[in-house]
Amino acid sequence: MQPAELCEDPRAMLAASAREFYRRGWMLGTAGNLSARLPDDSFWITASGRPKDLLTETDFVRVDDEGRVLEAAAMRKPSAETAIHRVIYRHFAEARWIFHVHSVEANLCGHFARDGALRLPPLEMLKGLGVPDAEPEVDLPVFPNLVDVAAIAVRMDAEFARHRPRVPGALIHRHGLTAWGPDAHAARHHLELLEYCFRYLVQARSLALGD
Ligand SMILES: CSCCC(=O)C(=O)COP(=O)(O)O
Ligand SMILES: [Zn+2]
Repeated sequence: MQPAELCEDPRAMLAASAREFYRRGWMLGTAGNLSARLPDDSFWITASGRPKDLLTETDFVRVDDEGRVLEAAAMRKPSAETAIHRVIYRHFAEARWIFHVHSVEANLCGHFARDGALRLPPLEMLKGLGVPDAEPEVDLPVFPNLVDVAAIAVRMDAEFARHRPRVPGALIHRHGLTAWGPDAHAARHHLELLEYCFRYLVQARSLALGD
């Protein structure tokens, strides 16, 4: 990946990120979507239904903060989950890059959630998510996977207005993780750290450990 600050047009970096996440098994079968916000609050987002290991410049659509298409190659539509990216950008000024992926572990961990929250394991790795506590008690918000994506976005909007999550991520049950950050590297780190927590939780459960 090239340094984010050298990257005024984020599409090459988004495509490289998608290839990496595809290789890691997190974007199989066209799953997932990635976006990056520009200074005018418009954002480039992956076009809907494209294979994430093969993205080219024409596989991105630029939309404004209301989701209206500003630039798109012929036949390309913005991700079906653009409304979720809009909610995140609206609530978190520091969010400039958003990565949404579908891993097996994320989908298993949704089953461990209680009352719309997944308790993260109290690991040193949480420092990378901005949690310096010695004995962290941190919850990741978990949302139901509704057929109507706009309805998921409405739930996220209400929850983020009620309570700001301590970590830059959210899980949709039986669907996947979305993580964000101020640049591509930070968003990737946040995604990796949360996926690490998911792997840890799945393995801890299979070993019948406490957390
Ligand atoms: C096979 S993935 C189903 C849709 C989805 O959850 C996703 O992340 C990809 O949707 P998009 O419209 O962004 O391609
Ligand atoms: Zn998805």
